[in-house]
Amino acid sequence: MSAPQISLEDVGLRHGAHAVLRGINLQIAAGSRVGILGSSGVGKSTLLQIIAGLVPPTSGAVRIDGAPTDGAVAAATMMFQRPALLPWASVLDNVLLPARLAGRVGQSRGGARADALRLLQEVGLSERAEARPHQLSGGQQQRVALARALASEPRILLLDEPFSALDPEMRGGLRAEVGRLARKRELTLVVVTHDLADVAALAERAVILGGRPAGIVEDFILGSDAEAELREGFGRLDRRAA
Ligand SMILES: Nc1ncnc2c1ncn2[C@@H]1O[C@H](COP(=O)(O)OP(=O)(O)OP(=O)(O)O)[C@@H](O)[C@H]1O
Repeated sequence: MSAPQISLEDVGLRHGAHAVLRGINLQIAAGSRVGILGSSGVGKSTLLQIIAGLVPPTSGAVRIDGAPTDGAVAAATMMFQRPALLPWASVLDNVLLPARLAGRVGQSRGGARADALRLLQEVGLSERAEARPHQLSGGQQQRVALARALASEPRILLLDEPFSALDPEMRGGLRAEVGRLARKRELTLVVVTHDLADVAALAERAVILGGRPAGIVEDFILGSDAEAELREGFGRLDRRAA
């Protein structure tokens, strides 16, 4: 097997006296898709932020492509529950934001603009390029956030409850879209969620966090009936705890 793209070795995290995570060993191969599950407050978002390089662990090591992380991981981008779009900027300018921050948008905006329009087309919003975010539905706003996330050309897409603010219909549509675009680009995908259907649709491997401080209590490959396998995984935990 090739070296993992994301590697956490004996990672722990404390907030003062509060130990949140302990002994996390997690290896994720390039192009694979992992769902991270666990009860509320167990430390799922914290783990994702550690992978993104946004929160340094208090112990252990995090490596991306074999190199220790030092600040935000350039190869990774994150999508959150809320799209966090700039309200005064058009949809197109929101998607252009990563290029602008990277200094890739010149006076003409030519190449970056064409790329951003192509991304909007991919998420089905090319006709809304000049709209402001408040003129779009919640699902459409998340599609803009997805296009913006992809605009930075990440190799790793980190999703933190990206669909939980959406109604069930939009949720299903956006979930399918994220899966399609991630597979097309062969992105490594790590999704933190409460929803087993998110993991079943997007991931091929499930990691469940549990305990206080939390560690990995289940880590398994999903088969053809992923939702049932996930329920079984939680059932094993409940039986162990009883
Ligand atoms: N900046 C912080 N300072 C102190 N404690 C924090 C901080 N951030 C998170 N925590 C604590 O760390 C623990 C894990 O939080 P985290 O948000 O990672 O959990 P989670 O599993 O993602 O929860 P949820 O599913 O409810 O979003 C919680 O007990 C939380 O209160």
